[in-house]
Amino acid sequence: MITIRNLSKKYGEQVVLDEFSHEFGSCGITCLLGASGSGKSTLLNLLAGFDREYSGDIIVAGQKLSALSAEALADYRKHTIGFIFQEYHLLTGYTVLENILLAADLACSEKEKNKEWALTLLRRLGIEDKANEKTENLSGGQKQRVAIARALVGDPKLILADEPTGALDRKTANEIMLILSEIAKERPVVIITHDHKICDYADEIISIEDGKCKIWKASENNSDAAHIQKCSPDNALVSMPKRAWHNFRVHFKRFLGISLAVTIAVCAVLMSFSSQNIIEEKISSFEEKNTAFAWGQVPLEEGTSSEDVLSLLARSEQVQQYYSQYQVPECDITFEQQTVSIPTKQFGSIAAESMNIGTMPQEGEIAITPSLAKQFATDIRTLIGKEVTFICGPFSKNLRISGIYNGSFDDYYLDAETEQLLYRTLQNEESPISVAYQVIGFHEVLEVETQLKEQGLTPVTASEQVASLEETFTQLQTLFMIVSGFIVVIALSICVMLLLKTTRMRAAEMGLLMALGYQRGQIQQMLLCESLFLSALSAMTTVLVSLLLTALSEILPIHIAPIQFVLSMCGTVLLVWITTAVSNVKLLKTDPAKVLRQ
Ligand SMILES: Nc1ncnc2c1ncn2[C@@H]1O[C@H](COP(=O)(O)OP(=O)(O)OP(=O)(O)O)[C@@H](O)[C@H]1O
Repeated sequence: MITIRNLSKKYGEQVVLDEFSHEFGSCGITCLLGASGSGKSTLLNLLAGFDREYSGDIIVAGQKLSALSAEALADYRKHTIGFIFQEYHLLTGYTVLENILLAADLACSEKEKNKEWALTLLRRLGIEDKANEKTENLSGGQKQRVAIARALVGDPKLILADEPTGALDRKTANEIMLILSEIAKERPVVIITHDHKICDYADEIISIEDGKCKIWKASENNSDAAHIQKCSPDNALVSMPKRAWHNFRVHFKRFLGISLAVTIAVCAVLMSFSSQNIIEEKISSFEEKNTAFAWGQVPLEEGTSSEDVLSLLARSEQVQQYYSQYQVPECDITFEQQTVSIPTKQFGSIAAESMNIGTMPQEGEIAITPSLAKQFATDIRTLIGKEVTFICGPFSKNLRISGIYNGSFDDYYLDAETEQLLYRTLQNEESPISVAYQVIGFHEVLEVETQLKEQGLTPVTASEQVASLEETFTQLQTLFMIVSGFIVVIALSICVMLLLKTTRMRAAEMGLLMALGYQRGQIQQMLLCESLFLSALSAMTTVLVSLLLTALSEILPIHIAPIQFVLSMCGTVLLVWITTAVSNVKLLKTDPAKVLRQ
């Protein structure tokens, strides 16, 4: 059944097994004894085909292990070997029957027959009533019985058991050994143990010391016992997507936790973009309402010609309009039946004025001072939007009151177009007294002011207010970015922690699947399907949270553009794929021998 010829195994310079040769019987219990670190697990791993770096030959059931490909080795574990571990390695969240069928369905495609056979084994092991119980609810002895049933269900030719009674009390250990003795009547059972009492059940004992193996009890039972084939092995197609779906349901809480963490991270980025949107919207609405901030005025002092200033402004790309300003003769403003005369005046810089109510005048509008407004109405607020008639010599126009600005005497401001039309109508022959200009956006005010100052001019602008406003906006944006970044870091850390924990927890599960004979390709397919389900769940949670945020946009400073919505979905899926890919690659590299010993 098992032939070992001149087997030597080294780790670096350390010789763990030295020229070991032995012929195992076709049935009976073989105990591997030896001090800790003597090489018992190494020998078991070599028999299981986990470790292929050795010299010599291992031939099990006619198969030379060193000649088998990775796929053939998985098949070898599936059909030839049954594993029993000290720590049972049952999947939590799964029932007893599901744990057993995990191995059975891989070996044989007849589902009903597999179930019947699993129940027969459970009956034989005295725990049939626990078939639908979750494994975490079982006692140690019951768990080990389930592990034995799982090892037997594929009807393996050889059972390898790593300290199967190590975690059990004496009475339960004896019960398990009686079961293993029963099993050993049909096939060889190789058991690692530290417990000499267990050796009472052994047909032979191999003790390992300093790399040398000694046989203490020769196997007397080498005859081929009747080998009952419970299930005809075939290349059963286990549905890995189905298994992934099952796993997904079992680990749903953990997956949901990861999804929520990813969603929070993505939504934090979304909120940061959205806050950027809001701030930009606020800035442009501020610009729309406070058009005066985009204006400047250059008083023409002696020696400064308006042509020079105009040509200077014409060369600046930041300036969108400019014109010369002249003295304005006395004019009349009429509201309903009330007319007020305003003496000769010259327009100052509109940027230097501050609004009391409403806004500075846009096309076809006029802004007036409170003292002028009070002559038209007791409640000056009611005047906003009302029409007045403005008459100045031959110039006459109906204008809407856009706002009331803070001025101490009767005065007014016209919009730039009306003001220029007034100068053209009056056909002023005097020289201009100032030049007014408007920059494209109020951020440009400072730059144009600097350009003019460099030419020795003294423009009047609202540059100080603009600078302090810009600083406030920048600080607000930075604050939003920092808070969002902070949330992203925390959410991503939670996500990575959960994934690392899941990866660590699932390493034993992957090792078990490999030990049961699942191919790496099958496990990879299962993990990919799980990532797919996790992505779908994360995308769903992101949609839900985004919709919730949109619904809360009335009370929260959030405005999510459709493109940002789509990007957040894609971001979620991408993030899940990246993180799970890292975790999956790690899981696929699992060394079954190592994790199952932990
Ligand atoms: N992957 C490895 N790399 C290097 N050395 C290893 C490796 N695995 C095992 N060893 C070494 O080989 C020797 C035998 O280890 P093995 O695990 O087979 O001992 P053991 O008899 O099963 O011990 P225990 O009863 O404590 O489990 C030990 O000295 C161990 O440190």
